[in-house]
Amino acid sequence: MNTVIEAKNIVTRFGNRTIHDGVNLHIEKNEIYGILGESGSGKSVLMKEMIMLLEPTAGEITVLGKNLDQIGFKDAQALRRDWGVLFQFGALFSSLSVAENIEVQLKEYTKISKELRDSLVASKLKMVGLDPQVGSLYPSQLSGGMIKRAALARALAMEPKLLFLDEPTSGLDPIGARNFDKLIVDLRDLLGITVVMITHDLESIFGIVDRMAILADKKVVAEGSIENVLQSQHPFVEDFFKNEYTKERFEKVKNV
Ligand SMILES: Nc1ncnc2c1ncn2[C@@H]1O[C@H](COP(=O)(O)OP(=O)(O)OP(=O)(O)O)[C@@H](O)[C@H]1O
Repeated sequence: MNTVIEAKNIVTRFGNRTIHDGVNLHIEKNEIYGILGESGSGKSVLMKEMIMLLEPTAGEITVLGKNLDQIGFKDAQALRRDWGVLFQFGALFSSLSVAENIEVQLKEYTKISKELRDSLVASKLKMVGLDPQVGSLYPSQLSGGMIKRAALARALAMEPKLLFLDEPTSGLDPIGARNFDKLIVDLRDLLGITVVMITHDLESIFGIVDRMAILADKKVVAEGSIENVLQSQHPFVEDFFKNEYTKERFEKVKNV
């Protein structure tokens, strides 16, 4: 076992509202880890805490062996280069071409030549299944699926060890969503990265997620493989996995 992220007793408060009250989870190297929970359960806040965009009120998060609570400036900068993030809706810079979007971090963090940057951009585009010509287009000229892929190429620019995805398949048509799932698995296998993704997509959950955490009641109420999580009698698990649309699938997994 090789833990790459561990959250211990995370408490998050905004004013007098408590979002997390003792969240615990651990994420292993090379797995695709899902964060599930109903709207407002604090999935995005937790992910933002893992990437140092927010600080928990209490508790400890360790990422790649660094305790974020005690991390110094230099280590924090180094760690930021170790992860790529795909925000919901892609969040590309609209005034930059796709190639310029992918280059942003390369320019910020490295001194590599324009020539090498161009070849890195081309290889990232290829990696996510986009033609090289897409590099010269602007985000407004792309379809929803292409925006996700371009944003993924940007997240991969610094060759991260960790990839954070916030609802990667939302807004995609069913075929586009499954193709995107396949891409995530292929990249994980090819690059040996660990993927943390917030998702509501049952196909992704049953199809590509190795382990997951269910956030409810301000805590992780179930963690593990789909088989483990389905053992839980928590109302969220019951509603989410054992409703009329998912029951058949649930029964199949249960009977394996
Ligand atoms: N910076 C902030 N300041 C104050 N409240 C916040 C802040 N960020 C998030 N919240 C609140 O924390 C709660 C959890 O938000 P979060 O975005 O993590 O939910 P979520 O589980 O990701 O939901 P969804 O599935 O709808 O995206 C919400 O009630 C939100 O309003």
